[in-house]
Amino acid sequence: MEQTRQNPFEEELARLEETSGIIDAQLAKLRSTPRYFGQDLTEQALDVRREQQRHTLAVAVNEPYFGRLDFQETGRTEPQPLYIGKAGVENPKSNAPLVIDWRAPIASLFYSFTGGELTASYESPEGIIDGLVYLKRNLVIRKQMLQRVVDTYERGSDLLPVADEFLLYRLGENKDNRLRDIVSTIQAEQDQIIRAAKNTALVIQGVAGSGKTTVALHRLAFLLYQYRDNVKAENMIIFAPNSMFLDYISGVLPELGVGNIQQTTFADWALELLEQEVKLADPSATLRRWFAVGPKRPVLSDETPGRFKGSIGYLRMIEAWVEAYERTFVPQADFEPWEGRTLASQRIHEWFYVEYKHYPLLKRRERTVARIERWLGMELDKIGDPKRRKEQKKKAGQRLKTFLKGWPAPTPFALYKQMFEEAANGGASASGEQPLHIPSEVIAATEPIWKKKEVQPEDLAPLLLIRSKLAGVDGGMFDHVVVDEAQDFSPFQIALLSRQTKGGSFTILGDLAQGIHAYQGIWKWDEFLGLFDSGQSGYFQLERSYRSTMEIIRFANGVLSRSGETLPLAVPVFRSGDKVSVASVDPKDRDRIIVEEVRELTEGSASTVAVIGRTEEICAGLHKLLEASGIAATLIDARQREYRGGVSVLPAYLAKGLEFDAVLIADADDKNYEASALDAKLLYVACTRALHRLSLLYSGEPSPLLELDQE
Ligand SMILES: Nc1ncnc2c1ncn2[C@@H]1O[C@H](COP(=O)(O)OP(=O)(O)OP(=O)(O)O)[C@@H](O)[C@H]1O
Repeated sequence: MEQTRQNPFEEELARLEETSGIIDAQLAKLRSTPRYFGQDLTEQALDVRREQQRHTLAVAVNEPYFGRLDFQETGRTEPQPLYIGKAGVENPKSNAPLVIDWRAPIASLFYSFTGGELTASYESPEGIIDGLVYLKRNLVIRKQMLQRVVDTYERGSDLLPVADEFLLYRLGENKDNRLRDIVSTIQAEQDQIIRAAKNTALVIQGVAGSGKTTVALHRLAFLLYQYRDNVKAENMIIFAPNSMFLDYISGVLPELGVGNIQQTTFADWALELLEQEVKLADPSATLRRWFAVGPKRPVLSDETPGRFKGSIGYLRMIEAWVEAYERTFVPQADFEPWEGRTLASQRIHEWFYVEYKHYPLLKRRERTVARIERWLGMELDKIGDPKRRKEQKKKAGQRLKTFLKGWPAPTPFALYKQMFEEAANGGASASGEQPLHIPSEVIAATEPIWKKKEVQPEDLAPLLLIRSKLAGVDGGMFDHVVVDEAQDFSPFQIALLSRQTKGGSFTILGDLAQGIHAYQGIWKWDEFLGLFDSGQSGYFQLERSYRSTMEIIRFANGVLSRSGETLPLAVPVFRSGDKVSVASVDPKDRDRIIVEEVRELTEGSASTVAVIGRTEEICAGLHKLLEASGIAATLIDARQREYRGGVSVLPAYLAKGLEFDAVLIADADDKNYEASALDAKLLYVACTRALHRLSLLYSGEPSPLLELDQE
């Protein structure tokens, strides 16, 4: 157990004892009160409130707070100590706040104040409040035991502020298989994003390890607190790159006391809305194609299928086509239930195009058909002779069936295919007005896959767009949408989501330097920013990297600067560790050395280790090698749904978003990692997964992206 000074520690011990006593007593009382299941509405409301309190106190009981700020508001005579915790707790006797929720306006001072004698201020619902900070203190409490007290600021003290000491202590810890909350050490630049106003589309460029994922999750918790009357957890959604990543981040929101937020991938979400009408083609083929080693790799352009189908141009093309399709959707023929009686097509058109024009296509069709049936019913009623009526009814039923055969209700995939085929066959649209053009590269990559009723990821947003035209938007409107690893999203996807999001409330985060899926993602943030009104969007940059040691960040920046592109480089926090090791190995010793290194790491201090290979095949070989040497390891491929921690073997392109205490990059030679932008980004991703230790091995010539002689 460590402490900076004796007195503060004793002072905090006494305070903790008092607070814990109050929370324990409150919780015991609540737990002994039975749940109410009766019909009385007042009692029901009280029961809900008690449940919420039970939940809040259960979060607070073990670690009631992590920070203290002594603040003297202007006009007051003395500073008030404010204790900041994950959940707000009141003293039931005085109703005074015992612990302040980290999301409360006043708690923002704890994060934004970084020292100095000047006036500090925060924004409260009543306006700006200012005053002086006298003390800022970090506390570590585990299971109601005070473990550490660190003062990062004391007014008038000649001690130098140690603002980063507590952060560095936190960053130096090992990580297990879950991302954790950072409420006690949120940095000022992160806090600004977390607390940004709701109805804004925030686009955040953050370097590797700058806390993007973590910040996004904390922002959701903040929005739920700050806008509790307007937003609901069930109406918030997080899009992440894959199921394994979702598993990895799944602990943070519950740690913050937040539940029920949908966490999904765009593909899973889309396939569900499409009611599994299509299947996704196996992603490994695409990954193998784009991450092939050497000259086999395809050339990237705006006509690359993923880029083309993700563009706003394609979205407009589809919309124009559907509009034209809509104009010819209703049959031109009159409906004649029997000789001598006709329902003019003009009337049918009027119902469809005028009366029901606010409904989506299929709903309009449904209503119009119901209207025809009603008309038919009335016409039949006019026939006095029951026998004749019966005959005419039978005949009319059959004729209606035939009439509707000429008016089919298409599925999203059927309509999408129809559009695509028309465009592929020369560009005439449904109405013949809108010339369409689909590049031959896109046609060649599409047709063989669709034949199997499979689609590529870039077809999902177009399918959803068509579905919304046919059946409307369902699944409700979102209160807020988070898109993580957004550099891999397309403008089409974001535009589609924005139509389903109230107030354009988005948090879009990513890193262009990690844009390894550039065949489907964006190349610059303007591609997204251009989708929103400038007054409704904001752009932030996070430059400091918290994950890795200084040595690792400097090394990774070196790789990136040899990419041939100008990409945002990371600024490390001042956390020093081992030198990055780059070693040449004789091919015949490669396997033995890899096994020895992994063994040394697992027997040492690393809880999580990644062995990163260039391709899935290489990884399969590495995995076999480790298992044969008695080292338990998980081989991660594109289908992996769970992140288990321990030793993982994986290709760099699947490592995105994850982190490991130690990373070993095998085969970092000039064949696997050429002096190209894609290889530089891949290697950068691989290097920046390491928290504490990074080593690279190569045989033959080293990759030209590596710096061999670091000081
Ligand atoms: N303020 C902070 N205090 C403590 N730890 C932090 C802070 N900010 C980030 N971290 C830690 O840094 C690591 C990286 O965070 P996170 O994964 O959210 O970053 P990222 O920007 O999404 O990274 P990447 O783009 O490389 O996947 C995590 O271990 C996180 O807990």
